Amino acid sequence: MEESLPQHVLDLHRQLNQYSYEYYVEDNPSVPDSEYDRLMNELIALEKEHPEWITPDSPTQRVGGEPLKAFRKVTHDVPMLSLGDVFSEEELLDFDRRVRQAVGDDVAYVCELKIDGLAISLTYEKGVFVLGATRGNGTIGEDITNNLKTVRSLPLVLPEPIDLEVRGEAYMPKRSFERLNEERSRNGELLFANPRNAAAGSLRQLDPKIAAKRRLAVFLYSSGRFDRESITTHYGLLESIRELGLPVNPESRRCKTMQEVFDYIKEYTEKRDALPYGIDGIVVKVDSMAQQRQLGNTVKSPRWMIAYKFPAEEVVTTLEAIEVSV
Ligand SMILES: CC(C)(C)c1nc(N2CCN(c3ncccn3)CC2)c2cc(C(N)=O)c(N)nc2n1
Repeated sequence: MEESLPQHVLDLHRQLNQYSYEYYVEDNPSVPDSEYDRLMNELIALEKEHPEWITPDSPTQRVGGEPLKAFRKVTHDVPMLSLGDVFSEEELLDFDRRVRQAVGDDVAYVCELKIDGLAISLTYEKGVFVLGATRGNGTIGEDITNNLKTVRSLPLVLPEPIDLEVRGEAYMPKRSFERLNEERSRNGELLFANPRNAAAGSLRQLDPKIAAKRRLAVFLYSSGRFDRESITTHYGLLESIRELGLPVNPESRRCKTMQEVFDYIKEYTEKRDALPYGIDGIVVKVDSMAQQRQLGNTVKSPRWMIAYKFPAEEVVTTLEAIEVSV
């Protein structure tokens, strides 16, 4: 993308991306917002004079777009399935027994944290981010591309010009949630009850400039269309997605036995409150893709995965903010 840009424009890209990383990922900006805005306005002006200098990965392409009137509907060509939930170790052992009856005893699992956010789908064409959509009912979702472009941890351009559709969870880190509610409280607005509602309200914003301020984040955990025959396990898929510079949760772990699964659940039940994002359980997936195919899916969810839900925390029900786009 950068071969034909003047050095000054390249410098602006690098400087803005550096400040953006400090602000959104490290939460520790080295310059005030006014300096960031000054450089951004300089780049916008240069691109206006020289449209041929606008590249898909230019920092100006993140918070583009005027507010939408409504979201376009999107059909998922590979339906986004739902999860079977269980609440006890006994039910997890039943799941393990069913899996072993179907595929035999040589089975390994991958445990993932169950991020408490909203399921989304991302499509890259020739390495360029072209479509971001909500899960919706699994078949029809909403086009929220402009809002997902504001998620700094999502690359606008991949290091390889490949076609790819990946799926994951959009969420609001706890720190962003606290900041947002402090601001809303100062403005006398209704508070969000939890980070999941705040993320849902933010993704539903028709104005990407508002979504950009909400500091949303994403973890990816699966793929729709991703023809890499070299990938034969779920864990290998996660590594391939991570190698493309896409955000994948670092806590996922391959487990050879159910005892290792129980240990993982115990470990993250204890670590849960210290995590910088909300989780509401643990997802257990059969690692081998061949075995996943053997097990197949029921009408609504795969037979090769299960979601263990943590016991519901005692919460005081507060008046929940349901943010609608104006
Ligand atoms: C792609 C598969 C089916 C394997 C899958 N599906 C998931 N979900 C489906 C149902 N979803 C859903 N959402 C709303 C209504 C009904 N189902 C919400 C995501 C997963 C969610 C998480 C997570 N939360 O961290 C995860 N680590 N792995 C997932 N894996």
